[in-house]
Amino acid sequence: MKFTKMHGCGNDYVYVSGFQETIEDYPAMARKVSNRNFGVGSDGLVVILPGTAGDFRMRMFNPDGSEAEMCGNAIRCVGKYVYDKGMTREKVVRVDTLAGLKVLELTEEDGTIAKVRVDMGEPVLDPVKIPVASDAQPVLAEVVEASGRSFPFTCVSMGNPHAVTFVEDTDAFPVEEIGRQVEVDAKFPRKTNVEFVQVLDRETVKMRVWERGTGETLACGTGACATLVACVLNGKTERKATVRLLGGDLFIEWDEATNHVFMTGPATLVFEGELHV
Ligand SMILES: N[C@@H](CCC[C@H](N)C(=O)O)C(=O)O
Repeated sequence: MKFTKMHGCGNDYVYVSGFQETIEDYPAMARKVSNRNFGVGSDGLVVILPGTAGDFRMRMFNPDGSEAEMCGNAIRCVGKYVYDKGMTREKVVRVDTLAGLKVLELTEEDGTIAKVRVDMGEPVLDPVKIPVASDAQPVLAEVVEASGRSFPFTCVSMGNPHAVTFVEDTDAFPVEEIGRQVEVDAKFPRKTNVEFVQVLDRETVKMRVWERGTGETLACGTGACATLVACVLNGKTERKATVRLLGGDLFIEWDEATNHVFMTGPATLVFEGELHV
């Protein structure tokens, strides 16, 4: 099976063209390719397929085999993939996802796509739709207990669920210990991604993420969007801010007029390969 390894801010996936390859069992393939000892090694599997409403369709699977509705870092790489491989000549590309149609604007540098801006759509703040068991709307401080401590979470869906909490120092925070427990807390019926955020100033935050179905990753695009929305809802930043992740920076805007969130960041090719399946 031919594949391409790409990353967005260090959030790395194995990309497979569904135009050329047939995968019979997506969850099993995701578990296989993601394994960093026995597979290619990645934060999951992304399959690029023909679109229905859009030009293309993206399906994304976590290393545990679960399918996510949306992946911000992957969708930027899908834009790079389809343009650099000549599957489109357009610099505006529409991609179907389980979280709806997303529109990508591609920026070329030295003959390849280096940067992508994505219209991520409207954040979902209704607790039933996120989903999270809470009576509040928006959910600004839903308390979850982990390791004997109480953490107030602001909950946002960007198509997939996110729970954001503010901490003093992300570098020192026990992300794995707390994230692992919050991900599977009974308040989150479809589990949740968990973001730990340190506000540096009104236009810059640091964030570390524990991803549903994956563990800690170097970056999460939907998580960066949920973080900015949580920051604005809690009066901590402006509507445009840089989110500093372990693997790089994403620029996020929450447009007041349209209520849409926009994410701008890099898309990077690592290598191409062939996997014996
Ligand atoms: N890293 C991604 C999100 C991937 C899916 C997530 N683990 C989930 O299950 O919702 C991103 O960049 O958005």
